[in-house]
Amino acid sequence: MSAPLPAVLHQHTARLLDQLLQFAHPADATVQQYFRKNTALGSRDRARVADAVFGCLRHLRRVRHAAGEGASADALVAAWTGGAWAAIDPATLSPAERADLPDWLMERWPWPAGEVASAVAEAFNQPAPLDLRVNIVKAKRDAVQAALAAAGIETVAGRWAPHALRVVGKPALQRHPLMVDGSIEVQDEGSQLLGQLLGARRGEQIVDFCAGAGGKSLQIGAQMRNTGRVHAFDVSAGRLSELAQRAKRAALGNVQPMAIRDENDVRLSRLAGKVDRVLVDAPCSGLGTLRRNPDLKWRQGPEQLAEKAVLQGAILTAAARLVKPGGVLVYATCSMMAEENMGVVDAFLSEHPDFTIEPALAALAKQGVELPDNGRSTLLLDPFHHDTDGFFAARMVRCA
Ligand SMILES: C[S@@+](CC[C@H](N)C(=O)[O-])C[C@H]1O[C@@H](n2cnc3c(N)ncnc32)[C@H](O)[C@@H]1O
Repeated sequence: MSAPLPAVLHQHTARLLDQLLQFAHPADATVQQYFRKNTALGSRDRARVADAVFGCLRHLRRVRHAAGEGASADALVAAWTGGAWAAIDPATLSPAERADLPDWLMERWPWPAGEVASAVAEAFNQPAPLDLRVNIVKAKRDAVQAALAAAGIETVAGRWAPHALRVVGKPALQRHPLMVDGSIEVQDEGSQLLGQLLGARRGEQIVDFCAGAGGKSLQIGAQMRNTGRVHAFDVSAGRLSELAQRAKRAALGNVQPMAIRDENDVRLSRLAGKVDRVLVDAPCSGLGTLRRNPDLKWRQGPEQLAEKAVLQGAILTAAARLVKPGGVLVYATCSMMAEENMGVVDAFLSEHPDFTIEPALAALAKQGVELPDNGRSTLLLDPFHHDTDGFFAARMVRCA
């Protein structure tokens, strides 16, 4: 929540906010760079400055409204820390202003206008908790929870995902021995559910087509108890660069990273029609991560969603070629926007009659994950209903 800041911290916050409002780079990168240059700020001060700038970004419409048209960064910070933004009479605001969303996003908000839509928006405007995934190859959830508690770190078992722990508060965890030895990984509970939806079994051939840093590849590798193979592909060699090391730490020899030129890389043809399960965790707007990256709603517009949908369709089509008859294809995003989700899946299914949708919640229930019925065949997670980041996933199967 907003709170007054000492004058020096107020100045730092205003200077940093001024840079952030240029939206030239992702906010977390700008914040890190600012702290690297301003070494006099201690860790507590940095936390207070970061909380204040992220608060302003989350609630920018109301903060701007309270500070007045064309207000300086200094005045915006004052409106935030003084709480003027929260005291505005809601009746004087449009629904998008009340929800601190840009108009284009409110118009496309996938929950029908009304109380639920507002509650979901409000939940996306809260800071995110820290979730861990227990690496079941190395440890059991109960034992990890007890070891963390002994070190003064309180956690609660995840609400849905069987290997998830939610950290209470903000303890420093990065150098904890369980993190260093690969027994735990940071992974949002919703993200864990996407990996779970793939349903990988021991000994299978799996492709994680957009593996990034490999968070889901490691989860899948552990789910297969270090058997079979997880081919972890990505166009970014940089993102994949630490995966081999992380897999080693996690005691996984079944995760094989490979940088690809693009989704049609010729080296993929050797796997055509041979893979048991393919996960496409597609590049997307990332709007499902607004709790962590509130700048994303101000840095994008409908044009970006349309551009992303073209790339997503191309990747899904290429990835589908690898699925063997009877195999599973999961298309997922960290976005709740229909254009990037059902829009892409519907277009794909209309051109690929050999694939059909399998109800996602039923597939998860078979693995012991019981989510409330959402009236859809796909998975749509959000921070209000599920207390996770926003995610979408469709599970498809190729006719045998
Ligand atoms: C949502 S991220 C993946 C996150 C990752 N699965 C994880 O769990 O950490 C999407 C990834 O898609 C990759 N990507 C973008 N275009 C691609 C393409 N044409 N083929 C394969 N991967 C691509 C990006 O480099 C990015 O790492």
